[in-house]
Amino acid sequence: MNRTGATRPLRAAESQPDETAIKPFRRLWLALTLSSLGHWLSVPALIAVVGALTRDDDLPVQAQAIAGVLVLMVLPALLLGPPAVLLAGRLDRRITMVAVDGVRFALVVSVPLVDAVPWTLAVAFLVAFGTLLWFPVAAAVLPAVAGGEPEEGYEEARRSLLRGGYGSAPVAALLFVALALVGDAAFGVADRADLAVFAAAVVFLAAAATTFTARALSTATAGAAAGLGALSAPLKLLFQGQRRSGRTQPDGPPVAGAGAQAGGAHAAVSPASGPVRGLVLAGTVVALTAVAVFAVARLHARDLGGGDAGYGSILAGLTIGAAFGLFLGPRMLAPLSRRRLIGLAVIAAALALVPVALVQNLVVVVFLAAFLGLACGVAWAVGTRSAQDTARSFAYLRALALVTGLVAVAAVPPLAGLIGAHRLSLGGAVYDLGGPAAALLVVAVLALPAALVAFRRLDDRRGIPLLADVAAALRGYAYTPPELEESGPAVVRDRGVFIAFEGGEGAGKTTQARLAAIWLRDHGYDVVSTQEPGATKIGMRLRAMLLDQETTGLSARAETLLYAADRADHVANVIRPALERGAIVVSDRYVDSSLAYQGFGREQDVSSIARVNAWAIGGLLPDLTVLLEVPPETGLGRLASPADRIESEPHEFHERVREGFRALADADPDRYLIVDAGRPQAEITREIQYRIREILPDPIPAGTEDVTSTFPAIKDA
Ligand SMILES: Nc1ncnc2c1ncn2[C@@H]1O[C@H](COP(=O)(O)OP(=O)(O)O)[C@@H](O)[C@H]1O
Ligand SMILES: Cc1cn([C@H]2C[C@H](O)[C@@H](COP(=O)(O)OP(=O)(O)O)O2)c(=O)[nH]c1=O
Repeated sequence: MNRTGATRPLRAAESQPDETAIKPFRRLWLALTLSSLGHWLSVPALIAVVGALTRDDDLPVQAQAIAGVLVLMVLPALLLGPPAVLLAGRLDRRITMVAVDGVRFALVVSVPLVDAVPWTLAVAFLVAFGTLLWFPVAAAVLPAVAGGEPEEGYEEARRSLLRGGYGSAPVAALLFVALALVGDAAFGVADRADLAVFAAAVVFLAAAATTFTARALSTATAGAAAGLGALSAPLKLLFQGQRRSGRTQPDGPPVAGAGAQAGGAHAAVSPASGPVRGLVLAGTVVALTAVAVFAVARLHARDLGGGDAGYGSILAGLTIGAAFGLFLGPRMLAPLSRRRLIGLAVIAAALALVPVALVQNLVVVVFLAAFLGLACGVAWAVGTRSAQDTARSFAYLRALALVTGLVAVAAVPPLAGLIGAHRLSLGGAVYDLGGPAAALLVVAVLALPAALVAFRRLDDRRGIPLLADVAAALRGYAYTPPELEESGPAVVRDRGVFIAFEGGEGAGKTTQARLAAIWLRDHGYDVVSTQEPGATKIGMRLRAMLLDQETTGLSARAETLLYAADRADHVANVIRPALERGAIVVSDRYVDSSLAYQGFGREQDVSSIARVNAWAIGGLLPDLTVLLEVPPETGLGRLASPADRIESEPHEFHERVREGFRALADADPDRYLIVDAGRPQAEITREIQYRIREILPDPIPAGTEDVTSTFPAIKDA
């Protein structure tokens, strides 16, 4: 099939990473991951230190000390982003990285030696400021070590760095638990976090050693004399997640102790429209609930009879849950409206606060914290993606989360101290409500209404019952209310048969559709071979617009409607007339392509796309859809011609498309033939012919044939 837009270099040339660039990148990755691990380990370690130092004080004093550490660790990211970028731009990059981690090693080691609250607070601030310096430097080095242009290789490298940076948070929490248990068992130093503090220091030292021995990081940057220009663009990429296509890729967790840029608050989210306000509220709920638990975890764990290990376990639950949520969110309940999913997730997070506060069993609380983290992760991952639909950037959401996080760390522990412990007697039984638990309940009381309002504002399926919608999504398809199922004129079909070929790029659709058409013609059938997009005159113009690499900034909805317009024209002028005269129509792609690409691929609400298309095609569905299944890398590897606009999408896009096709076929097995298209062509052809035979009419005009013919009758869709 001819393709449009041919000015891009071949994909093969692009995806081959520069061999020499890989090693420095690994070094950078390792150094950043270690450095972040040090940061994330310092958080509970320093909190445990001030906790131990204030052990004999009243709850309010303890709470204030803990709040102090947390505030000082968030503050740099909020206030000092731009100066840090400036400063980092003036220094030699490798030396900066080595120095930052070397100094942090010395600072952290000094904490147990000095053993005083004010010094611990100062170290907390300086450790966080170090992280703030590290990130812009890493961002500046990245283009050189990731092999050049901000294309796919660069993008992958950037995400890999982010994964290392944030992924080390749960690892740090687990390490903290292990060290607390060892400290407790081996040295009887329960409640003295010295071991964790020294471990954090050692990790910083290891990070410094890693960058020190990586000379390539210096040489790699020597040429990047464009200075701040070169420094701030990747910075934006790292922290605002801007992608060259204009659609953004959020990866970061909501509370970026490390370096989210408050300067990003200029972004284009104007909280004017309902859905945007819903998104903003959802972001606030995520930050508020997760950070509240984070902030009172140590005090709460102690109320529940746990020491530092218990504290670390709550943090581990929360961060591991969040990591899963961030990963699973975009894949979760694919047929469900994304906005409904965000709303449900924030409601779940707000509700989860109540048992986290009330249940008096540490193990259960750890699991509840994990659930809360999961809900927050899902809401964040899906929410930041959908911010791309309603706004150009989600940097606003990040800045908002950071500010909310700061308010939460500053307010929730002191609130716990203020309320204090209470003994409630409930009809004979007594219940001890600790200060931290009560503070979490207050947060729940604030968060729950906010979450409900967020759900209402975000809901793009009003009037469609939530339970039915979720139940259908759990079973893998999008719920369509009965009254919407048939849109447009009733299917008028005389005797024709309609067969569609679907699948990802290079699956062999064109090849197999052509072979099937030849085979059918050989057997005397009137066959119309056609394809989407671009089977009609108008369709060809739409195809050019849709596939041309020059087409940039086309919104996902406009793209959906253009494909649907092409399809409406295709049905009206080609498919329906052919079927009415009794022909067999073989189409290379049809409506499932839009559900898979524009729905699953672009992560839009699949049921809305189904509705638009149901109207466009007047309910005309194929009698048989042959789904050619092949991993994206195999299919894309088969293509020789230059990539078009859709083929150039990243690997995950094509993976989602594949999963989407699969879900559609699984939901209606009678109408699909799923073929493993990785096999030799002839084998596939035979399998398809075998299945097509089952739905063929007799080639001799009906009426001259006995009604008891062994050929099955044609079914209406
Ligand atoms: N089963 C197969 N095994 C290996 N290569 C195949 C197979 N089927 C098709 N091809 C080759 O893969 C390339 C893409 O096939 P094509 O039918 O155009 O895929 P699609 O229309 O799905 O993009 C062509 O060069 C074709 O010859
Ligand atoms: C029909 C259809 C195609 N597409 C995309 C998939 C393909 O990348 C492109 C069609 O290009 P085409 O050259 O026909 O690709 P193939 O040979 O793989 O069929 O348009 C959609 O995204 N949505 C749709 O509804």
